[in-house]
Amino acid sequence: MLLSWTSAQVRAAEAPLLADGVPLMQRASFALAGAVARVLRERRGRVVGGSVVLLVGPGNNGGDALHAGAYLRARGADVVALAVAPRVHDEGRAALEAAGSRVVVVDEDGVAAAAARAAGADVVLDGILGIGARPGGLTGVAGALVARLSARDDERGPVVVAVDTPSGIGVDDGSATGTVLRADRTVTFGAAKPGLLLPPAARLAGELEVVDIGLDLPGRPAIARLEGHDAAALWPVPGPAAHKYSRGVVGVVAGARRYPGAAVLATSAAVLAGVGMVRYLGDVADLVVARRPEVVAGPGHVQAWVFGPGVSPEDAAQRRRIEHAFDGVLHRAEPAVVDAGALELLPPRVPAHVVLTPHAGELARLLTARGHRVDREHVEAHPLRHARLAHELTGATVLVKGHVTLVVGPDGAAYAQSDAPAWLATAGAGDVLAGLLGAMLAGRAADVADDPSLAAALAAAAALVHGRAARTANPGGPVTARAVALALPETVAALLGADASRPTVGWTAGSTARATTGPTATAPTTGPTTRSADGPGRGGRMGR
Ligand SMILES: NC(=O)C1=CN([C@@H]2O[C@H](COP(=O)(O)OP(=O)(O)OC[C@H]3O[C@@H](n4cnc5c(N)ncnc54)[C@H](O)[C@@H]3O)[C@@H](O)[C@H]2O)[C@@H](O)CC1
Ligand SMILES: Nc1ncnc2c1ncn2[C@@H]1O[C@H](COP(=O)(O)OP(=O)(O)O)[C@@H](O)[C@H]1O
Ligand SMILES: [K+]
Repeated sequence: MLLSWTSAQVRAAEAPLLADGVPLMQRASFALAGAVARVLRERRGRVVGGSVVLLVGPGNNGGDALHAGAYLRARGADVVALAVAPRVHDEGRAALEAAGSRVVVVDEDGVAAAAARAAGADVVLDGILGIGARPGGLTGVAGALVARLSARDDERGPVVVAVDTPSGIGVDDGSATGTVLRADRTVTFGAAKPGLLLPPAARLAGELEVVDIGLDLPGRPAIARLEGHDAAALWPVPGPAAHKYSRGVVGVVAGARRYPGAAVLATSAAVLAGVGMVRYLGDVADLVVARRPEVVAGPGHVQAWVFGPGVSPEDAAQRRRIEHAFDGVLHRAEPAVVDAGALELLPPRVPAHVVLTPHAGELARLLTARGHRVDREHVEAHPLRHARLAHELTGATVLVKGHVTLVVGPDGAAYAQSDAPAWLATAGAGDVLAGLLGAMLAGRAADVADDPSLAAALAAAAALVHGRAARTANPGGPVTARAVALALPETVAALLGADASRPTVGWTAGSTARATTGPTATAPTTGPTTRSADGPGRGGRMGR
């Protein structure tokens, strides 16, 4: 699991080490130089002669960039620092100059030339602002320079490596207003920061690399991202004594004569995700059973529900079925997915074993109906804030769909999953997610009844599997919702095969795991201790 901590938590963890004279900046900048050296080797075969432009702001973030520049200069790279503030980190500047490179202060008249210089480099290191940034984007010379650079040619332009965070994002809230330089890669220190995982800023961070600088981060992480082994540990795997009822029965109230496809997709996804039985309630049972003969039409005992795909709240029969089924949800602790048309039928307060699955527009409608007037654009700009508000107002676990899918549960738990290709943004994909999550909740209904906060972890795992299924269905190309559902068995098998033996997870306090060999107080010689966000053990872990 990739965990993130707020800038205040990171600063608090740094403070005692800095007081003891631990050279955190040297650790950070040495690892950063290693990351840039790898980019240079990938791009041009070697570090020697590679051109690196440092964009340097007024604080320690600029200090990191300058020190990294000094290491790179010592390894033969051609390094120049463009200072976008009148003063930069003194020791960093001295280190860079001692290594034989220059710091050029950019003023308003020099912006065009500086941007041209940066655009011609192999690598641009964005060290303008880090965790000290006030949200709202870059202004002044930095803003003007970055605005020009942002028009870069992705194919031939420089690789942009962000130092700790892309400069100017909302480090703690993931906001991305104003001018921000989109990075191809972000090398972040101590732990990931929430803004690197949260939409909309997450898409400006590129590939994420977390560098262990030895911080001990106690307390609750701010935002988590599940990885494959986490989802595998959450998956309801049947034991040898399993039978169809013990594996879970999911009841699906979906579809209408006008929208029959949603019922087919939601039930198909539930069947293909591997639940014990799927019951369908609605007006298009003939079609559902014709497409999925495994589905049982009509009422009966269930462990979990899916309400809403293809349901219009004006449809009196479906409305009655959902209202009736909510009885079991509220009084027998049956978990439920509440999607699409059923969102308007949600009772005033529900327990956290109810998972709402709106997209941004549906979330805006739900909040507006409960007295908080917002529009879709506003929700998209601040999805975490609005997901939290929906959780507070309803009591439900809230999953907000999008490029990054957010899940908010009780006790501040929040997950940000970024597993899906943009090809998944296609009609019916949400119906598949609802059916898939319903199957998972049915398979683990007893555990969810014991600990409703598990619903949030299961919802995040469903988003992960959904995104991976889209990639499995057609790697790198368009997918249909039906193809995503059909790819579920293979996706789950791959997940369990590759990852089932890894440790289990949940939402509790955690601390960063240490790399075994960190850079030392003396000049590091053995290489940086970095962990990629795609590699094992990064960032920290949680126990359940
Ligand atoms: N404390 C330490 O020794 C360590 C710090 N580290 C680095 O230090 C960074 C944090 O350094 P700082 O606390 O100096 O903060 P930053 O370097 O992020 O920036 C702070 C400076 O930028 C100005 N500023 C903030 N928002 C602005 C805006 N929107 N427009 C223009 N100017 C703005 C502030 O007034 C302040 O002068 C981390 O992100 C990390 O890169 C790492 O080297 C690890 C160790
Ligand atoms: N840009 C994107 N990148 C990746 N996934 C996306 C993107 N936009 C939407 N999605 C995913 O596509 C699905 C769309 O669901 P939804 O909007 O409910 O569609 P429908 O109601 O037609 O089924 C969601 O799972 C969402 O997370
Ligand atoms: K930065």
